[in-house]
Amino acid sequence: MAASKMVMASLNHCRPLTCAAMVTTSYPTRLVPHPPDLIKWVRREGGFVHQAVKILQDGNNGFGLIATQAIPKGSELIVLPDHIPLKFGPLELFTLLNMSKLDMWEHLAEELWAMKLGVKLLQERAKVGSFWWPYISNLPETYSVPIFFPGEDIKNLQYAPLLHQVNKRCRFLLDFEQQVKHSIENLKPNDDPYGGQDVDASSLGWAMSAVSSRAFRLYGKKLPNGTYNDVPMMLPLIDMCNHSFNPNAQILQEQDPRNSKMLIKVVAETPVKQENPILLNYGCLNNDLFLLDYGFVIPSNPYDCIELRYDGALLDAASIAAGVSSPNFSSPTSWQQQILSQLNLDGEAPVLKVTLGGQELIEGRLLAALRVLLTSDMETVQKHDLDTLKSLSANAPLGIANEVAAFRTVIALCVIALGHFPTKIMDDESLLKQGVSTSTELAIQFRIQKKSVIIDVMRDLTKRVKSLLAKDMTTAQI
Ligand SMILES: C[S@@+](CC[C@H](N)C(=O)[O-])C[C@H]1O[C@@H](n2cnc3c(N)ncnc32)[C@H](O)[C@@H]1O
Repeated sequence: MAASKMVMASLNHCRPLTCAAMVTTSYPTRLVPHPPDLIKWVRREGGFVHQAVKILQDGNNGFGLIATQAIPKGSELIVLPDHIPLKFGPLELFTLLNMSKLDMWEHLAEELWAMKLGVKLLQERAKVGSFWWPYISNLPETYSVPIFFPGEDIKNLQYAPLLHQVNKRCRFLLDFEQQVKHSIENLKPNDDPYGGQDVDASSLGWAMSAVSSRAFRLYGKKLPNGTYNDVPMMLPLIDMCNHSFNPNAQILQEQDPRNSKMLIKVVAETPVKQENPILLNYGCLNNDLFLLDYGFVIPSNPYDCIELRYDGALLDAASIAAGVSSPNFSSPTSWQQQILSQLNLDGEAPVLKVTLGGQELIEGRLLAALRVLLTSDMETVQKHDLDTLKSLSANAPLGIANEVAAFRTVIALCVIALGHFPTKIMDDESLLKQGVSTSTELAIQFRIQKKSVIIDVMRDLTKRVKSLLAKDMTTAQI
């Protein structure tokens, strides 16, 4: 939203030695022009690939795996033995980075986990004769993730939470470049884990994006307590599968009876028709994560949502705009405040980020806060537990008037949120028709989807208000 006020960081201005800045077509070129045949390599290494599985271009989704003939449900499509996935073990980290010199390594935020495996990938990419070269050479040369967008297209996203994430990643990569450079500055050429190649924010960004868009988090080693740790790994060939929320394949892990190591399999979850792509579900993610990590946006994504900050003054303004008389979001009574603390919307370390849209429509914590703050009837509130107050399917637990006021407040919040976007969906659509670059198109598609989420929430709540009012009228007439 306040895009113009933010300082834009982008890796687009960096001229990497090892990576082009931004994808320009739907079919990103690979690291080398004619990479080795990945399917043959997997088979040579003891893996299995179903004879009807081939790598082909999959519409606008880049390359994908396609079934060249019908495959029955339950068939094994790919099996990878334990030595094929690219992963790191805890001890390897130390040697990978000369960690004592990289003080920020330990502090890498969870969402930047991809960089850890990315460092390993970059080192394997630089290593002459790497075991994984047949895989690495098949990786895309560029990624359409926003860290590589020109500054103008980062602004074109028009959505502050994503701008914040993009900035955070770009700043991290620029800092990390310095740290990595520092960690290798006094090494003898033979000890340089990057084979003497320049490592800069762009090549680190390439590696982070390769990992975030292709790695899977699977079971690693068995822990003494019998559970397994969760290890991100790159799965050659399996990572040629594109995404769908209605996948026809899934990944399974099994112990190899020959050596008790892990086998990773892709199995047909449904029958696969001839010429159909083999699709996995990357996760029930919102478009922020799809764009940040994978570089694409899903239209009408049922998991897409918008983030808002729980803010008493904003809620008062929304409530007044919705015609609710004297709301007291900025000055809750002490019993209301207690409930806000239980909802973690008040107190010492409140989590003020709340969401609209997605599976919940109104995040439960926000809905409960609205219901509770829009009533003065403490006794009725106390008759319900927190889960009921948070649930949209609970039938107006504090009465119809209260429910209508809560929904109208959210509708007004939506109007305010829509007003923060500098353009309307119609403007966006006509820009798309004019023909724009890949990054501009992605940014515009992203913001269209965010606005659509808001409009869908408003539509849904307006219907609910109408039906509540109709119910109220019927009750009054009886
Ligand atoms: C795990 S890789 C899949 C193989 C990839 N298409 C390739 O050419 O190497 C994930 C990438 O594929 C593309 N992709 C996968 N599913 C997609 C979808 N449903 N829509 C658009 N792009 C998709 C995105 O570029 C994503 O970052």
